[in-house]
Amino acid sequence: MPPPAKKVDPPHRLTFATNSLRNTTFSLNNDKFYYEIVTRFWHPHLTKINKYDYENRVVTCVAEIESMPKKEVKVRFNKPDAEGEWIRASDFVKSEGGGVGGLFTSEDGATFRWKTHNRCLQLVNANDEEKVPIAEYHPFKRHFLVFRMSERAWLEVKPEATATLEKILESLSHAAFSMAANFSSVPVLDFALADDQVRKPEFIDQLKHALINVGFLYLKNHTVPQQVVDDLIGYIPHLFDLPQEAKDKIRMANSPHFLGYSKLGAEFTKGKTDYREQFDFATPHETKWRPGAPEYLRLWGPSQWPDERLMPGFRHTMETYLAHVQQLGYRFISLLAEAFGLASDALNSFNDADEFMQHRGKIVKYPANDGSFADQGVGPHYDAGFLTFLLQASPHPGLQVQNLSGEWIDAPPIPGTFVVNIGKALEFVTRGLARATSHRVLSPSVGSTPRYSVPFFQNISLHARLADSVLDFPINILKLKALRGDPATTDSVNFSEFDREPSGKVNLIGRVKSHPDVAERHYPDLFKQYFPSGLAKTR
Ligand SMILES: O=C(O)CCC(=O)C(=O)O
Ligand SMILES: [Fe+2]
Repeated sequence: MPPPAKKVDPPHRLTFATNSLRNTTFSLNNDKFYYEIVTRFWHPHLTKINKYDYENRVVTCVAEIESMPKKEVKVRFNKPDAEGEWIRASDFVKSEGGGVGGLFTSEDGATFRWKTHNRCLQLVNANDEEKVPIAEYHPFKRHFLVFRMSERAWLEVKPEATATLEKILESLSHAAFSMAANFSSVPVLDFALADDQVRKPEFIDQLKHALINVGFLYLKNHTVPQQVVDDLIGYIPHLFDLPQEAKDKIRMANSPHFLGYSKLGAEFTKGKTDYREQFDFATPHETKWRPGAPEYLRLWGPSQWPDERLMPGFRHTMETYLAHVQQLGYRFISLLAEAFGLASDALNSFNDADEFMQHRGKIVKYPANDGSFADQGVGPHYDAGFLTFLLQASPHPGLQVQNLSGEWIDAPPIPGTFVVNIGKALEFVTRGLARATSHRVLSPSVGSTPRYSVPFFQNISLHARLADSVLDFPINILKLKALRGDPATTDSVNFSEFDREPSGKVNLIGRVKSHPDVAERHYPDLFKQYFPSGLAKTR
């Protein structure tokens, strides 16, 4: 008779009571032990891992993480009878270059590595060539495109690894935060949850993550009727197929408001030509500028529309679309304030009354790369305003966003959604809590049909001086930013003047840089300042 098979103990499954690794509890071995990871609000920079031993009725703080603003994160492991030495977290979990995870060594000298696997984190013995995981962390799940979104986070630990559980927990909290912050895809948020009193907190929680760690999100089930979107999409190819003469009649160079038609190659990002053709329109507005008033008030004014006889119904369709997205934008801003722990109207002070506001929407065509030019549809940049609601109006990929370690992540079109991203003005007033994320568009590949998109830029008052605003964020929100860390430096266009100039001036400078032909005609002084050698030098 063969000997009975050796019984293998099943792994321990630790289910987290909340989905945040900073404040959660979980039990091990049928509640004989349970662990608590906790950051008290009166000690916001200190996270403790406590172990509760029910049988012996003792609580021990087994490990601590200290993350002070602008200082290196430190950790220490305590013995039941003595506190440990503080060491740098980077000496405990050694990073292996840009990626997520890292290496750490247990008490008995074995080295372990955290690695990502299908959006989970797996812990493997660094010497194990087979890479069999001895622990696995499943974060709070957001199922792509599936209505039912959430499940609790859990950690599975093989019995042989429980001896080193405390180090696993401590290293996991680093690896999990780098994974959360260093996104590898853009989250999809369901706007229907925001109207569901029971599930609204779930939406707010997802929004908080997206705003702080990613700066980009997809919004599905939003409030802009699909018919309004489809009507607009139907017009787009015809708009670009208008006779060149009809397009030139409404060219942007006619408009001190930077509204109208820009031919292929008329726009620049960081001095390089963007290979796109576009029409800038905006919500209705009569310019408030009068001689003697600040020049930046001229930035807003009426749109130039194509001849109604050539595009019957187009103006009405576009204006209806813009009005709907504007409404969505205002609603979104109040949810965003809530996600940051502020009153829902806390950001309204950046807007003037409706008649003094204008938001811009443009219709863009990215022709296929014919092999003769660089593939810069639009170069790496940040948007200047508060929020952008981007409609990807054809099924082409090409939009990419840059994550914390500088990698470019694809944000392909998802039907029925807007891509929402944060502009530099919102980043500034939230003191960097909301991330403005650098993004770009690659031209469609050789032989492809053109890509179309419609970005809507939600503005704030031209007069707003962002440096003067003081928003009082709760400490737990500020802490999330400290945990995220700072993004890698990028070569994207920045809007650094928000620290001294009114928002209108900052925007005007941005427009002058990207549309020098308009600037030369309508803003000669600024043109001279930013293009001292004239237009030829920009090409
Ligand atoms: O066309 C797109 O998908 C993005 C355009 C964009 O980022 C912009 O114009 O600011
Ligand atoms: Fe953009």
